[in-house]
Amino acid sequence: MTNQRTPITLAIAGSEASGGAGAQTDLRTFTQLGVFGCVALTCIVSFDPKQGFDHRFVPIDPQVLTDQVEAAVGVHGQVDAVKIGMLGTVPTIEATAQALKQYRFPQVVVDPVLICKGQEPGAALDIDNALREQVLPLATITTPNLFESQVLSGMEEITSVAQLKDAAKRIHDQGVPNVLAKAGTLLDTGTALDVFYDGSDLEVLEVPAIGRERVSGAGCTLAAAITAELAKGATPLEAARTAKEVVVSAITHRMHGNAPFDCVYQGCYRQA
Ligand SMILES: Nc1ncnc2c1ncn2[C@@H]1O[C@H](COP(=O)(O)OP(=O)(O)O)[C@@H](O)[C@H]1O
Ligand SMILES: Cc1ncc(COP(=O)(O)O)c(C=O)c1O
Repeated sequence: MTNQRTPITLAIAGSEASGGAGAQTDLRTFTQLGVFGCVALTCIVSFDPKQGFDHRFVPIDPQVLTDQVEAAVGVHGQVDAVKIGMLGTVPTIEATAQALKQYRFPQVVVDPVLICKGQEPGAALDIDNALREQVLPLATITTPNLFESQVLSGMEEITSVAQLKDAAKRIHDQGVPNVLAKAGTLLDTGTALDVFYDGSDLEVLEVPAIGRERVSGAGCTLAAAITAELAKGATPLEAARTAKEVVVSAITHRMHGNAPFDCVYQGCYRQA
């Protein structure tokens, strides 16, 4: 028994009731990596089995979000790392940015979940802009997927590793110290490939792909694992490497249900 303090992580994220993505996934990942997880909910997503498992989306009142962050910080005194997941509305983005400025958390991981299927398309551009202007500048690291990398870098297309590297650099140049731009399997390399860039190191992180189907919650797991590792003192690149291992395990042990997509399960991951 040591009396070393257990690191504390906070997910500012949405609930996805089936447990495959969002805050539920974040908490499981935190536990698996030995940190104590808290959640401030931003929204509630309920897949609709009557409508092809479409997303039903309900935002949480921004003041309630602010109160939850206050509660987590108030109880623990110190939060070592924060993960920002789905925010979903401009007022939620504003409340999140305000909380980040107020508490100045030592590590902030931003998974820029730009769109949610249940939202009006018109809202998407406002959300992109608000996230880019208000939350991204406060990030230690951001983890955009291929689509999000395209939007945030302003590139017309990303169809090669060279372009993904370029996107990571462009996002970094907007003031984000560390970028992990994820292609996953989408560049047809036969691997799950992401690019890490911190202003000097430009590394391709690549593992053999497990299947070809998209698995729900992979992005949440990756960002939550990075958050946990940063809270434990890893560098961003070390955290990203470990997070890829966690995702591989979570996809390998994925859950099959009635939805047309599987979802990740982190419970079998054992850290070396
Ligand atoms: N089939 C796969 N096998 C192994 N890793 C994968 C696979 N698909 C995606 N990944 C990894 O999962 C993480 C999340 O990627 P991605 O699915 O692109 O994110 P998002 O959920 O944000 O769209 C990345 O590290 C990516 O490389
Ligand atoms: C609440 C919530 N957060 C985040 C996501 C994104 O999940 P993924 O890790 O699959 O990108 C989803 C997707 O359904 C969600 O419902």
